[in-house]
Amino acid sequence: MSYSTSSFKNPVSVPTGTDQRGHNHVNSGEIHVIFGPMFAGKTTALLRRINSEAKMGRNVVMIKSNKDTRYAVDAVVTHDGTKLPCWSLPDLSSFKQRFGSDAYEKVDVIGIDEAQFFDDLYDFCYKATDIDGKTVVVAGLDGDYLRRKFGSVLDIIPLADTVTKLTARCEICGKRAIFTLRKTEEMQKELIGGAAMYMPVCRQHYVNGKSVVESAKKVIESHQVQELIPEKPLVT
Ligand SMILES: Nc1ncnc2c1ncn2[C@@H]1O[C@H](COP(=O)(O)OP(=O)(O)O)[C@@H](O)[C@H]1O
Ligand SMILES: Cc1cn([C@H]2C[C@H](O)[C@@H](COP(=O)(O)O)O2)c(=O)[nH]c1=O
Repeated sequence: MSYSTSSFKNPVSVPTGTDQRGHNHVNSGEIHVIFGPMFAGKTTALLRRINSEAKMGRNVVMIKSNKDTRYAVDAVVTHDGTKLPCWSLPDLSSFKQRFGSDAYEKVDVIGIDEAQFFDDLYDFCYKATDIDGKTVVVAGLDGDYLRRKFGSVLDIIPLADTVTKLTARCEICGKRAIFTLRKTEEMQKELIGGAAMYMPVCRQHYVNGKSVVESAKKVIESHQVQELIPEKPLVT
């Protein structure tokens, strides 16, 4: 779903050359990356940017990963309920075809939320900007709950015009939060959830919080082992 506030036409539609990969390209677009932990206001910043672009008369469209349907299937929604209609997709490469070539031509600004879930983020961003002249605003997690790189969000930094790392408030002490702590025991990288599963924390409480979670796990594991050991030896 795209929404537009005017019939503004994209001024960047005249091919101006061929790049090193042999693609024809138009005047270059822009990439703006917003990342940080959960609850930092990434989606809020993305929606604000897309709304202001729309108010300036540019054709905008929003995309999010179809892995995350916590608040809505066809809308990007912030943790405090602000929303905007979007395309919910499994990957970015299918966007042009689903949206339609004519509609794609007319779009000026593409917003992408939950970017960590798109494996084809780099290729999409590079083509949309260098070749098609779009402005792409990307919001996503830079790191997972283990503070490891999440998806391709960090890979597009060399392509970006601007990069903004947002911070949240540590849920334990109220200081600046730069990490996301998982409160549950699941270990897989991708685990959709909100405040019941995750909390934003500062460095100190990430380290402490992790050790609390780890000790709790050890206690649980030792209970499970003891349950497997019979109280009295079996007499044969
Ligand atoms: N621990 C929390 N639990 C639920 N909501 C929170 C929490 N911390 C902040 N928020 C709310 O979430 C808003 C940010 O939401 P959002 O833009 O969706 O963040 P992000 O996309 O970075 O996860 C904040 O302005 C605040 O109102
Ligand atoms: C840290 C972490 C998060 N996720 C998931 C949890 C949420 O569904 C999204 C992040 O949403 P937000 O808009 O940034 O609040 O990502 C995950 O799958 N794995 C993780 O390690």
